[in-house]
Order: sequence, then C-alpha cells, then structure tokens
Amino acid sequence: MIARVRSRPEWQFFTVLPRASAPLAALWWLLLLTRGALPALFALAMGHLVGTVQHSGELAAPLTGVGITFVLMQVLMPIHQAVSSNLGSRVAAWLNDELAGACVDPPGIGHLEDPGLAEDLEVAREFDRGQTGPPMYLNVDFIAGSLVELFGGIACAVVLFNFTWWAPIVLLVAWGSTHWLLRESGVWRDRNTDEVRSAQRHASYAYQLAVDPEPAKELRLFGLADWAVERFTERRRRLFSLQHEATRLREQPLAWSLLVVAVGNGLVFWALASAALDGRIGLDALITNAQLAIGVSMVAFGGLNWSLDGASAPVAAVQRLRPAMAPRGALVMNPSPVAAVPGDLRIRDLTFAYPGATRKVFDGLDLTIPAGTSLAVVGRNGAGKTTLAKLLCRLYDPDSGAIEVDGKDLRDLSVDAWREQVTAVFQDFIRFELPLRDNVAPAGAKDEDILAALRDAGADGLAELSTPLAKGYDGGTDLSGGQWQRVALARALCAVREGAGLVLLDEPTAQLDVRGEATVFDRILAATRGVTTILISHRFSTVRHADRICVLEQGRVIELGGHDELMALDGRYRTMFDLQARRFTAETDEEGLTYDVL
Ligand SMILES: Nc1ncnc2c1ncn2[C@@H]1O[C@H](COP(=O)(O)OP(=O)(O)OP(=O)(O)O)[C@@H](O)[C@H]1O
Repeated sequence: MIARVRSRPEWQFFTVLPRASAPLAALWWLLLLTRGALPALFALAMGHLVGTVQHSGELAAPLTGVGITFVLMQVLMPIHQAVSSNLGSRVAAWLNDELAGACVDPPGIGHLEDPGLAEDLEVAREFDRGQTGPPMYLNVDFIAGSLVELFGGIACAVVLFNFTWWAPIVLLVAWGSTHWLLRESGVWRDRNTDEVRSAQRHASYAYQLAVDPEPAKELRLFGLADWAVERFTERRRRLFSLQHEATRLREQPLAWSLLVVAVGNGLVFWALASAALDGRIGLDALITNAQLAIGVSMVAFGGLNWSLDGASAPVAAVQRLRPAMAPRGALVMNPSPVAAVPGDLRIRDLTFAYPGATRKVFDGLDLTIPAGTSLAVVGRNGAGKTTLAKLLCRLYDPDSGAIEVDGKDLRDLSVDAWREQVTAVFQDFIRFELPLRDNVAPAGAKDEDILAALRDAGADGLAELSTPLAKGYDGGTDLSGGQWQRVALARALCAVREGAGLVLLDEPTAQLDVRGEATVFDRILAATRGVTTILISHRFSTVRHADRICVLEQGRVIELGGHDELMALDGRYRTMFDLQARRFTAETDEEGLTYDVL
C-alpha cells in the first residue's frame, strides 16, 4: 500500500518540492495550512462578535479578532501566490537539472537514441514551455489554491463537530462525492494516454516547423507555409478535441452531484434552523455554524486533480528517465581500466544493432587499421560508416566481437583516456555559440595552436579568436556552412596538435567548394601525418588520397586496398568511382588553377 502511494506521480511531485528548495517548500506548506485554517477561524470570530453584541459586551477584542482574520485572509493570498510561483520555478529548474544530468551522465549515447524513451523525454523536455499545459510556476500556484480550499473545507468540518457529530460527515461526504461523481467531467484524466502524447508531439513538431528559423527556407521555397500552419492547426484541434472529450460535463453525474449536495445541505441547514428555533443554539452559534457549513463546500470540485496531474506528469517522467537512461547509455566498464595508447586498430567479428532495431548494422565486421595510416571508408547511404565512427569513439559498445587498440579491447581501456586520444568531425558537428577560440579548442589550447589549426583548415582570417560565432551577441557574427565546417575541422586538427592519435572525419569537406576541398584536404593530410586517420566520404576525389580504402556493404568490408589496387580490382569501388568521375570534367578554373578533381 505504502509502496503504491510512493510510486504515484502526485506523491513524487510533493517529495520534489523540498528538494527544489527546502525553505520555500516549508514556507509554502506553512502558508497553505494557515490559509486553510482561516475560514473556520473567521466563522468563529464572527460568531463571537455577534454573541458579544447580543450580550452588550466589550467589542474591541472580538472586532480585532474579526479584523485580523480578515486581513490575514486578504494578505496571505498574494504572498502565497508569490511563494508558489517562486517554488514552481525552482521545481522547474530542479527538473531541468535532473534531466540534463540524466542525459549527460551516461558515457554512451544509446539512451538518447532509444525510441522506447522518446515519449518520456518529450514530456520532460516540454513541460515548462506552456505547449502541453500551464508552466510549473502557474501549476504550483493552482495546486496551492486548490489545497487551501480543500484544507479550509476540512477545517470548517472539524469545527462543525461542535454543533453535531453527523453534520460535518454528511457535508464532507456530499461535497466530497462531487470529486468522484464528476471524475470523468471536470478533470482531464486522459492527459497522458498514448493518443494524447502522440497528438502533443505532432502538434509541437508542426509548431516548430512553423516558427523555427531552420525550416523557414524550404517552407517558403516549396510553398509549404500554409501547409505548416494548417498542419499545426489540425494537430492542435485534435489535441483540443481529446481534451474536450475528457473534460466535458456529463449530464447524469452532474444531476447526481446536485441531488447529493442539495440533500446533504438541506439536512444540515434544517437541523441548524430547528436548533435555533427551539432555542438550543443562540444567534452567535447559528452564524458560526452556518458559515462553517457553507465553508465545507470548499472541498468540492476544484482543479486540484487537473493541476496536480499536469505538475506530476513531468516529475514522474524525469524520475523514470534517470534509472531508465542509465543502463541504456551505459558502457562496459572494466574496474581497473588500462591506460589508452595509440596503436594498431583491429575490429574483430563485430556485430552491432541500434537499441530497439531489428536490423544489424554490422554483422561480423573485420578490419585492421595500422597505426599512423589513413583509411577511407566508403559505401552507400546507411551502410554503417557513421555508426563505425560512433563505435570507435565508444559512444556505443559492440553487441559482440571487439574493437582492439594495440591488442587491448577498447572496453578494458579507460573511456575518458581513450576519448582524449580520439578526435572527430561529425556530419552534424556542434556549432557552439561561443567565441572562435572556444569553438576550436573547447577544452582550451594555446592561441598559437588554435591559429595553426585554423590555418590548416583553411579558416585563417575568418574572425578574431574572441569573436562570438553567433549573431545576437555583442560583436558576434554568423558563418556560412562551409566556414563552419572549416571551424569544425580546425577543432579536430587542434586536438591532434594537443595529442590525439585517432582522427575520424565524417564527410569533413561536404560543404566546401571544390577549390577549398582540394587545398584543405592536402593540408589535413599533412597535419594528420603520423596519426591514424579514418575518413568517411562520398567524394572520391578526397577518398583516393587515403593510404587504403574500404568499401562497406551489408555490415561487412567487401573491398579493401589502395586506390590503384581497387581500381585494378574492377569491383564495387571502381563502379562508384567511375560513376562519379563521369560527372566531373573540368580540372582548371578560370584563374588557371588546377584542382584534384576526378
Ligand atoms: N540512432 C539510430 N537509431 C537506430 N538506427 C539508426 C540510428 N542511426 C543510424 N541508424 C541506422 O543504422 C544504419 C547505418 O546508419 P549510418 O548513419 O551509420 O550510415 P552511413 O553509412 O553513415 O550513411 P550516410 O552515408 O547516409 O551518412 C542505417 O540503416 C540507419 O537507418
């Protein structure tokens, strides 16, 4: 039973409050309980005042009592609201910290690409954007208001026991039954069904398509602007209709609620009236008890379930994500890892499938890359080239087989030490909104190394090292796609200068112009001489410069050798090479410069 209560999202929400801010949570509860007690105190104070007037007593004390209670009722509400929104913001910040930690802590990246966690990730990422419900600072305020009413109603009922034992019970049951009778009506219970979450995801994706700058070009070019808006409208309408379906009032339960409430109140007020008429209670008690009976109604309806549901869902999602993500992003860890040393790389009988995928990307891959040599990896889209780079970075571990460095299994090496040996330019490299210096050397390096790396990448003179690479910052600038790629290349080349022994280049020159590609690649080769370099590219003019080339297909290496060797073999490599070569004819540009095109 206790375990079941503890596993409820609502319980998890309340346990998060003190973790977000212990003093604010304590103040929030104190204000909540005080405000909850005030309606009952006010009823008592009013009764006392009327009794004093009746008996011509001294009015100063009872008037002060009424005044203080009234002022507190007025003053504590805005204070509580301020505390609530502050606490709500702290809860949001705590959840964001937790989520960031859950995402970043695992050494691998399987947890971020696992489709089974996508729903929870969506709820946890989106909860405070106001797209799927009120943001947390508003929700905590709603919850506070609803709880004050609930406690206020219960406090009135407790004091009403003074009149008769059955009246508070009848009223609590009558007003409380509205929660149960109207559970299908006033509360959006189906907030977290698969259908709702899917509608939310579609609606928020359509919204991003419409408002984000990245899709803006193609939306306009392909005449999709109206389509994006319609799609958003349609998905939102679907979401709203699900909400409406789950929240609209049902006639029958409403009629039952009215009947139960009318009967309960009729009984209690009839008992009050007859007690007053019989002289069993005086005017003061009548006024007090009538106010208390009215006060009990505060336990009814209310948006407590709704707001609590909205606030608890992301809390529960974040709490679920941490333990679920950790194993999915985990790597095999040797308790006494060996220091990483650059050496020959050997991929042995390697099998790998992405989490949740049925198709294996690699099935018995064998490949050896001697230390200090360059290897180009070619193959069709989806052949597994980028996946190979991820495995070499140890972002994933193989399902079976092994990657060995100098005869040592990668899983026996310290992950951090191995990653210090590796540098990469991925297709979707990071564009830090930071100065050029930090973009080239995020972990820091001497300015002379940074400048030399920029020179090697053909990015010298791009900007001052201190220039922020994003508009919107003082003195900031944005770069073209090709310029950004040169910065990413400089980042890898700078890491080589700082000691990296393995360079992975995944389409490193895809966005460079032909002249840039030819000259930059020559410089890259010079800068990475003596370092193991793995180049993934569809550009055969670049690929041909590698010491060896391997062709990946169906998760295995089908051809391996130097450019001339593979051309002579007249196999898949030659077919691909010839196909591309037919599209290139010019070798000199208008300035008479010769490029190494196919
Ligand atoms: N995160 C992922 N989750 C599940 N499957 C994935 C994931 N990333 C890639 N895949 C699948 O793994 C296979 C290999 O993908 P990979 O990106 O390694 O191919 P690639 O050879 O680099 O392709 P390209 O030439 O298009 O860059 C593809 O079938 C792809 O659909």
